[in-house]
Amino acid sequence: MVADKMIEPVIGVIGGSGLYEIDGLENREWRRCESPWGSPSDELLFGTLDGVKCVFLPRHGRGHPIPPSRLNYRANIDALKRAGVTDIISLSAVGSLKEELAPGHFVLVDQFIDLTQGRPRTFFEEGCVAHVSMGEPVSARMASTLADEAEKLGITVARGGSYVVIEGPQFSTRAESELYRSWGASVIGMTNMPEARLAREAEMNYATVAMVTDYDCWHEEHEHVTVEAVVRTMKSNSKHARELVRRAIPALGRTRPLCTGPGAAERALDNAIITPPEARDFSVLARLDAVAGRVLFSS
Ligand SMILES: CSC[C@H]1O[C@H](OP(=O)(O)O)[C@H](O)[C@@H]1O
Ligand SMILES: Nc1ncnc2[nH]cnc12
Repeated sequence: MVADKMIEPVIGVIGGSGLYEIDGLENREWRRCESPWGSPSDELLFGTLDGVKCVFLPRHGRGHPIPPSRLNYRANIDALKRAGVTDIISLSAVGSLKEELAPGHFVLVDQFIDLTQGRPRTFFEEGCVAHVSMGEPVSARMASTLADEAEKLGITVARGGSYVVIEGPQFSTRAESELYRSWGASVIGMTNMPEARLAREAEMNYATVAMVTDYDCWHEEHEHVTVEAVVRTMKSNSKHARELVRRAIPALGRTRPLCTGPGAAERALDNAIITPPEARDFSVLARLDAVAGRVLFSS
């Protein structure tokens, strides 16, 4: 920890399948937010919880019209950054790849295995190249607070685990599912990459609450995953998810020093941009104003 600067956190919540609202928000207002990267999935819901500013975005849009491969992850992350968000809680329905992670359990994942294909995955394209560290993609501070709050609510929680991100939209074959199990991965889903990469580039802390809805298709005693099964389990998970968000926002929203612990993102761009100022393309820099303004435009 470096105590040179205090942060007033603004908590962003990205709601996944089955989570299109959050509870208990005061001063609620849905607002349309534009981004130079295109349109986010939906309007953003602004509000406060116990005085902490927060912003909610339904990942797939209200009514779930947008599939994982067509989400504009860059616009979503850029819009949250423009809204002042410092810390993102990502809520996701996932399949379990381990016997002990049963439907209804929450996993505070700490790693991702990215098998997505062809999704735009960086804000730093030709004209301004950057390479940020992804060794610890999740904020350990946020994950630990989320796990503590979930345990207080009586939710069964696993601290740590790898989330395999597939392209979808189809679920996996059994051979694929067995392969991911042989890698030791914990859960499987379709959305957390490139979301976590882009959050890191935009210097926002990121933590995922992976809510187990099914055993994918490897477990001999459980049905293979279907949307119906995911939605059914999410209906019971969502009460826990909403309670967790209700408690975690005030806990994460306390004024705190700038964090430099494992998975902290707030200074991810220090020493990450390799293109020197004189070689940068000005037309590209304009749309980096929100995600990289701190390093590009401040003296
Ligand atoms: C509705 S089942 C598959 C769908 O659910 C998960 O989405 P999210 O992470 O937004 O909860 C999964 O990744 C798929 O997109
Ligand atoms: N088994 C599974 N595979 C991919 N995404 C999921 N979301 C929920 N369950 C899933």
